[in-house]
Amino acid sequence: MLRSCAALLRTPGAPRGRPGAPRRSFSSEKVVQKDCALPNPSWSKDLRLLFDQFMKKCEDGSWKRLPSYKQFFSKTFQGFQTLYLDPSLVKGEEHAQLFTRSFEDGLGFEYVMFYNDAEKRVLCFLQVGPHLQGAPGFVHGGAIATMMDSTTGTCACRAGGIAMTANLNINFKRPIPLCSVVVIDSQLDKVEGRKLFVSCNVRSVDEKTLHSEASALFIKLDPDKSLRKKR
Ligand SMILES: CCCCCCCCCC(=O)SCCNC(=O)CCNC(=O)[C@H](O)C(C)(C)COP(=O)(O)OP(=O)(O)OC[C@H]1O[C@@H](n2cnc3c(N)ncnc32)[C@H](O)[C@@H]1OP(=O)(O)O
Repeated sequence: MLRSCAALLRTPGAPRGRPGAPRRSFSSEKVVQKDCALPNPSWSKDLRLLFDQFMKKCEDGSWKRLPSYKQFFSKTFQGFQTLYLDPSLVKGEEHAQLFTRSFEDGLGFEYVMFYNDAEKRVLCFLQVGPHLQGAPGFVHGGAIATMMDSTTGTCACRAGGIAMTANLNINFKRPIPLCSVVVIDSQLDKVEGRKLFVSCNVRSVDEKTLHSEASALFIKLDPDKSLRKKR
């Protein structure tokens, strides 16, 4: 059953931690990883339609749906930790969650990404929830930037390997109405050594409105340099 934006706002949230309340111990809990890039009841008809349309395009192998989890347990992230992070400096890892997946269903970012390897392109279908408000009735610019960074970052990492954002330059052209669905289209434009240049735009589902455009520079990480140590 689909829930409207207003219905989502009426839904009581999960219990929130009080200051001073005992923290949950994660060590004894079995963590069940839910793939967040699959439909849930908060998804609107528009998001479902785009999802179904692209799942069909996955059948011939040209597009691939990218699963997405609150926590990183993938080989990629293990590689990231082993090669680039000084383990003695990592703090709060047991509580860490991917920012874009840290909201209750429907209240924040609901999205699915699809990757086309031949085109070095990632499409993100995004439904922006009511807790992402900036100007009244519209999405916060930081929330838009977050999803442009995530989409271009996914494109860079899929196409070029583990990389981090060095520069993200955004033009906000038209505001995005809260609770709407938009399409973020990103593409690897150029590779120069460790530099990956990726561009993207955010459009309405009917493609009539160009909401934002960005160009991003990602730098492939160098295994000989630790990210956490001063150099
Ligand atoms: C599959 C998983 C998908 C996950 C998607 C999530 C996406 C989210 C991505 C992020 O949000 S990452 C978080 C935000 N980014 C950061 O915190 C990165 C902070 N910056 C750094 O750690 C370092 O600056 C960085 C790793 C990006 C680069 O440091 P390095 O020491 O490896 O590179 P170096 O400084 O040697 O520069 C390499 C080249 O890039 C150039 N460069 C670096 N930063 C630049 C910059 N900002 N603008 C222009 N050029 C830049 C630099 O001039 C040089 O050019 P040349 O080779 O031609 O000399």
